[in-house]
Amino acid sequence: MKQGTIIRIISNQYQIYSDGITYDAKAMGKLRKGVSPVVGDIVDFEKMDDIYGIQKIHERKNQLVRPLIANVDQAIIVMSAKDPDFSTVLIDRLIFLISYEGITPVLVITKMDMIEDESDPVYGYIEDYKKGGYEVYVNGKEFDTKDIEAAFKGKISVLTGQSGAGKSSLLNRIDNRLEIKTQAISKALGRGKHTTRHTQLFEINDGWVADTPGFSSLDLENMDVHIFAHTVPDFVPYVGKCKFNDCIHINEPQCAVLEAVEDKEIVKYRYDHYKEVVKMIQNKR
Ligand SMILES: Nc1nc2c(ncn2[C@@H]2O[C@H](COP(=O)(O)OP(=O)(O)OP(=O)(O)O)[C@@H](O)[C@H]2O)c(=O)[nH]1
Ligand SMILES: [Zn+2]
Repeated sequence: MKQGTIIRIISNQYQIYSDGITYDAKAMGKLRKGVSPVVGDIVDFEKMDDIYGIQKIHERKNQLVRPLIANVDQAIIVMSAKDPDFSTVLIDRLIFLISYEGITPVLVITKMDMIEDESDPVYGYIEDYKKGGYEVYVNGKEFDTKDIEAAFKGKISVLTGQSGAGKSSLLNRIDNRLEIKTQAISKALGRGKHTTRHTQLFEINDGWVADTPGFSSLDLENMDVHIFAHTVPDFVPYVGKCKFNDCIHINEPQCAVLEAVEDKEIVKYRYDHYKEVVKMIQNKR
């Protein structure tokens, strides 16, 4: 029995990558009744008569619906320093969604070549995110991508970020063989909400990146407020320390998160972004 990762699905044919080789496989009948394999699944498979057969899907550590993909390690938030404008609101909303799904957010700030001097507020924001414990990379035209490439290694990544942020350009700067997927990346977000389309994984520095961007801040208000209150990365060091276990850090007494904001250990504007989303969730009910 071999073990591998599903990297592509074409109708009912699965492509599995295992130890440097790509195999074509089909799902065995006993699997189909239960869960269907999705891209990112780790599976056990073996040679049948004329094709390989998937015998077992390993337990998923997470699963996204759009794009349909499992076991995502990190979501790379691509944000331009300029054009479209840098937005901490958008970054934070994406961080909230990504962390809620059990995925690690990573920041790449693009178009840094368009920033004229060190006094630009973008630099201050970058420092805030680094201080919050996030992995942050800066990039731009003619910039080296070595550090970002290293971040892909051994992981399954999904890109996210608004239209025009530079997602396709970034991937092409890393590896211009990825050219094919730039179109896919652009079109995918524009597709209807209910269109199901299988995503594909492309190899990038011994890691995998999905050809379809994920996460839409429209999904924020469907979050469960209590899970949300416990998954914001900046709050994680404090959540166990609030007086109430189900504290959502809004106006509860002896809230460790509110105290950390007061003590400036958590940056105020980032806490405010959290509060706005809590309101959105509560207003929806
Ligand atoms: N100056 C500068 N321009 C960039 C950079 N990255 C991207 N651009 C430009 O920004 C525009 C949008 O870049 P794309 O890579 O298409 O952005 P995207 O995020 O893939 O956009 P969608 O496909 O709409 O989701 C293009 O005109 C790029 O040439 C950069 O680092 N520096
Ligand atoms: Zn609290």
